[in-house]
Amino acid sequence: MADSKAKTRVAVAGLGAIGADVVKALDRGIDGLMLVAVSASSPEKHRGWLAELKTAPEMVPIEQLAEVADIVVECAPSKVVRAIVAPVVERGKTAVVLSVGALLQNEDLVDLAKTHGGQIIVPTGALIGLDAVTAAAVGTIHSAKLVTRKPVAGLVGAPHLVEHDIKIEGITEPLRVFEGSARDAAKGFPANLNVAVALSLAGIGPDRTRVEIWADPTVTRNTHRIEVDSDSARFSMTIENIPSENPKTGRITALSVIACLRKLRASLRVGT
Ligand SMILES: NC(=O)C1=CN([C@@H]2O[C@H](COP(=O)(O)OP(=O)(O)OC[C@H]3O[C@@H](n4cnc5c(N)ncnc54)[C@H](O)[C@@H]3O)[C@@H](O)[C@H]2O)C=CC1
Ligand SMILES: O=C([O-])CC(=O)C(=O)O
Repeated sequence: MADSKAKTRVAVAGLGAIGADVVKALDRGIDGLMLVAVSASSPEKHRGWLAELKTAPEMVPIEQLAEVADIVVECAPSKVVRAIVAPVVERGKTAVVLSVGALLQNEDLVDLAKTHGGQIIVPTGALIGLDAVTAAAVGTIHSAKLVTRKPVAGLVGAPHLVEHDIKIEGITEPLRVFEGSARDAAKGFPANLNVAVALSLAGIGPDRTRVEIWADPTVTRNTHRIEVDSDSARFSMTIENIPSENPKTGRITALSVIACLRKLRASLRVGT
């Protein structure tokens, strides 16, 4: 009992590809943390597997997560980010945000966190190299670019494609479907380009960070390449993500969140 009192209480909002894996990892055990609550849009769908956990978390609506937890991990669609994060940071607590693109439409959440002593954490997620980008940003970054290639299934239905009547079903060669700023990429591809916004927030912002998106029938993995030039280093890195059960989301994303949670109370932290 004394031990559980010392633990930081964690809640998870959204039990899809990322949230379910994070819940299971928390239940297996992460030093210093305990899972206390979850939110789902269809709670009845999840009752079976939640009941099999070592300690079944409470099921509460998203607005109430901040009341019962110290850290809330958002793994939900971008449209509900504000409803999840605002009550958390208003209480001076910590929100881990996966739907990073939504932070651009809700920039005041960061001010809210500042005013109330809360914190918003953006894990590296499906991307690579944000440690190097944040370090380079302490100096001067001259340019930052992301080139994303996804299998067709990972892009179909994106608002930019619908709006511009860009057909990608049945293509046989790679097709560049977008070139522009990270801000516009996030608007046009809200479920695909969180990584572009994460890169921009780590580096030179959503208007100066350039993005290319390719629908590529020759790849089976969600592939992100970053290219950064700065006054301390020039680097480029590529990550090839195996899609999870959600073809838009790479498997490594949930693992990145779990690694991020492990670091919160770890005796040894490696990486920026
Ligand atoms: N930062 C990053 O690197 C990445 C971010 N993402 C983003 O993370 C978020 C989650 O991704 P996935 O787990 O793949 O999505 P998903 O679609 O598999 O899961 C989202 C879950 O949220 C639930 N949900 C919807 N409304 C809700 C509500 N009001 N209350 C509680 N639950 C609700 C849905 O029923 C669903 O189970 C998405 O916004 C996605 O774009 C995805 C991949 C990488
Ligand atoms: O590659 C992935 O796994 C998902 C992705 O691009 C994103 O959400 O930004």
